Amino acid sequence: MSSRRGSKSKKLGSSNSKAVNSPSSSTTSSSKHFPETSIDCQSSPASSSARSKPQCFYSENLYVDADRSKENVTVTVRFRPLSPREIRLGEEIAWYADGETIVRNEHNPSIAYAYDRVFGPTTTTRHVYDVAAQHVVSGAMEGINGTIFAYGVTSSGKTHTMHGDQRSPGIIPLAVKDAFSIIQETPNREFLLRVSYLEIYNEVVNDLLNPAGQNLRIREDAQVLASHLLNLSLDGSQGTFVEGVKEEVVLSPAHALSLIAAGEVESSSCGGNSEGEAVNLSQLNLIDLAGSESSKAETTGVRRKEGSYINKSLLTLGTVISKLTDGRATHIPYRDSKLTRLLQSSLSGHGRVSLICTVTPSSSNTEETHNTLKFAHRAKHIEIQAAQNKIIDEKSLIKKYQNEIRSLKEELEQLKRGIVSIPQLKDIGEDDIVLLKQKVKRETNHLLTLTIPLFLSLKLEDGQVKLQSRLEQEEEAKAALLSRIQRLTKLILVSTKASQSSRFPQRPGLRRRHSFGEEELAYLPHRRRDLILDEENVELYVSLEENAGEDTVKEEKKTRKHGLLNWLKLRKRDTGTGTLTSASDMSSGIKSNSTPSTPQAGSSNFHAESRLSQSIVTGSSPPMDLLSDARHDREAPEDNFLGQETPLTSLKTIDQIDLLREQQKILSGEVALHSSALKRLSEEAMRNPQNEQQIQVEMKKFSDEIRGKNEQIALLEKQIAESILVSPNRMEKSEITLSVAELVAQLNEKSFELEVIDFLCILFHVLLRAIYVPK
Ligand SMILES: Nc1ncnc2c1ncn2[C@@H]1O[C@H](COP(=O)(O)OP(=O)(O)OP(=O)(O)O)[C@@H](O)[C@H]1O
Repeated sequence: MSSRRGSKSKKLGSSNSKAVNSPSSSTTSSSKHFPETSIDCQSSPASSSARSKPQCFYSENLYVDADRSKENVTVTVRFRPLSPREIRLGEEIAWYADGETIVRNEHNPSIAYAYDRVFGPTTTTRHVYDVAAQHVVSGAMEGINGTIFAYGVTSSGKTHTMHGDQRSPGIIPLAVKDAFSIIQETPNREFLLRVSYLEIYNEVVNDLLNPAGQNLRIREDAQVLASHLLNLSLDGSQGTFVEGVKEEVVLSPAHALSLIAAGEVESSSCGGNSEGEAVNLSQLNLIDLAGSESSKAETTGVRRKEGSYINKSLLTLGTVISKLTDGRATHIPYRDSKLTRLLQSSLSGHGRVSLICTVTPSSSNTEETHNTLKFAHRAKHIEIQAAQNKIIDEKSLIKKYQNEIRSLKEELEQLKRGIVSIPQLKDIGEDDIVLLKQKVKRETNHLLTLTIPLFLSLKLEDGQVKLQSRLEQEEEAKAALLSRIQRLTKLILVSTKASQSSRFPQRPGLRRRHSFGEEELAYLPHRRRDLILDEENVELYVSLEENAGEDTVKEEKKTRKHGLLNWLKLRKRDTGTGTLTSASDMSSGIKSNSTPSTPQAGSSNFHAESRLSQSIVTGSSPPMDLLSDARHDREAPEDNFLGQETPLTSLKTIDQIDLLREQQKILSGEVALHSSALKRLSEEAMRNPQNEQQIQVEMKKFSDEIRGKNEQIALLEKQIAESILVSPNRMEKSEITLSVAELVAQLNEKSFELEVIDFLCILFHVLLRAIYVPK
């Protein structure tokens, strides 16, 4: 936000906060103050210009540009309709939306407040999301912290707004869905989505994804601490964080939703020239606050303590907000509550905030609604400059990898230079050399020059023994790194558009919206899966299948090299040492141009794997035949060119175990989601006994689903146990029969390593985080 605009807002803020800040301000006192602020809104339901750009003029002739205020704090008010019960009880409308920016009191029309936007009782959550949340979510995906929270008294519609239900999804599911859409629509970046889910209960932070994570500490980033001490403003920090909180990597909207999510983005530039560049990191906090009403009715015991803690969080939030509004405040008490401490970096100038205040029009809640409106009105004047967080140290995972990759590249260069002049071939059997040559033929030229010396380096004479052992150690270390990289790359999400761009120019126009369950496959790291689902892409898939080996395939491969792990995995297949079946290459919709070692098996495995993966993403139970297909594939003897197992075989088994575990995690997350829905339904049944029958039907549906998913989990556990039983034997065997096979495996690792280097230069991360304040 520019300073010019900031000062305008500040003036407006001081004028209005005078009206609402009075602790004793009531309907009457506000009414008395109202002429001072003298709102004269240009918008009305009939005003189309106001609809496109809500704006208000005050007596000071200050101009409020609601569009621009989106850069920092957006304050909106959402009315819910009168409930059937309230209508039955004959309650009347006490507050109403007067146009798109004003809330007015029915009994005293001079009492009115202006906001960025006011949503009437018939507004859909989708529309609320578009106006009040979408820009925060898209900001988070670009590296700008975001916080969206619903504030209001009990039964005003916070949960309806944030969580929603199947008919009307709330902000949280819409945000998660949008985050994945943005990934899909951003072909030049890669993302890693992680979710954490916390509750703050009685000022204690608990990890809802990890039962062992109780009473977690909130820690402060060292940089922030230093900046506080030195009274500096610091854009490059993430502020506070919860120590030891569990963060789950998520692969699809369904998966993310099963964990209830929010986000933090780490991103880096695409391409190989990202050395020295900063990495962006941001969080998206999606918060369902406890009811804002006073707990004064609870005067005894645990409830009173609970109420006082809830009040502490909300009161501190109010204080923090009003202090921020008052630009002269020198001390802002973020540390007074866990909630404000956690939100500190978002509130204090590094991010976008959307405060959605939910209110009931009902006359029985006049006073409570008025308090909410005043709270919202104060919040409007926070001046926050949205700024991208630049992480310029080693903290970022991406940065770390970039550095590792750089040093790996250097090492490889050294190896190349040092060993190329001393090849000793005498220890290598002729057969081995023939096989090696066959193998090497399949590699590209630059791989040839690097991999042959490496292979030969293991056969050096005595004089080089020292060097050899050093190289071996390095190889081991690199193999460990590679295995880590392989695991990580399975979790990277990319838009599937990157590799299509050459063939299918991107259509102009608005970003596509996804309905739930639609196209979720495309978001998995099994990134070519869209080729199977999308009609256009089916053509691509078919043509690639049919014209394998043609120039177009080469072109496709060339394109994919820059950023698509799948390409790397395909190259792996090309080597002929057996298929490295990982979560990532399961996705491969494009076959390599080399014939699979057993074409028929290759093809059936491919389809089985795709279906298996699909079942993971959609959350449906993996059909038994697929699991057994995959297992069969695992157990089938590899038809590698040496006719025996290599360490890659073990890797493959490990990857499949990983995949089964991922699947098990997803299902567990869904069980958790359904359980929480069940809990909410039972609470609703208690609140609305008249709807009990209908709610019971829904509850039964959830219970059945939970039972079904638990059965699937048990099945997966069995599969995992079986796979684990298989793997050690294989490892043992492969250890005994290493010799040439090991060398070839190392050759492959080295080729793969080079490819990984290309890939990791364009790594991107996103992390979602949710904070839950219990009712
Ligand atoms: N905008 C709306 N349109 C239709 N119904 C709504 C709307 N907002 C809320 N409701 C309904 O009002 C009731 C109370 O809403 P909700 O449970 O979301 O309130 P809450 O503020 O979360 O309450 P609590 O703090 O007790 O959890 C629910 O039955 C909900 O479906």
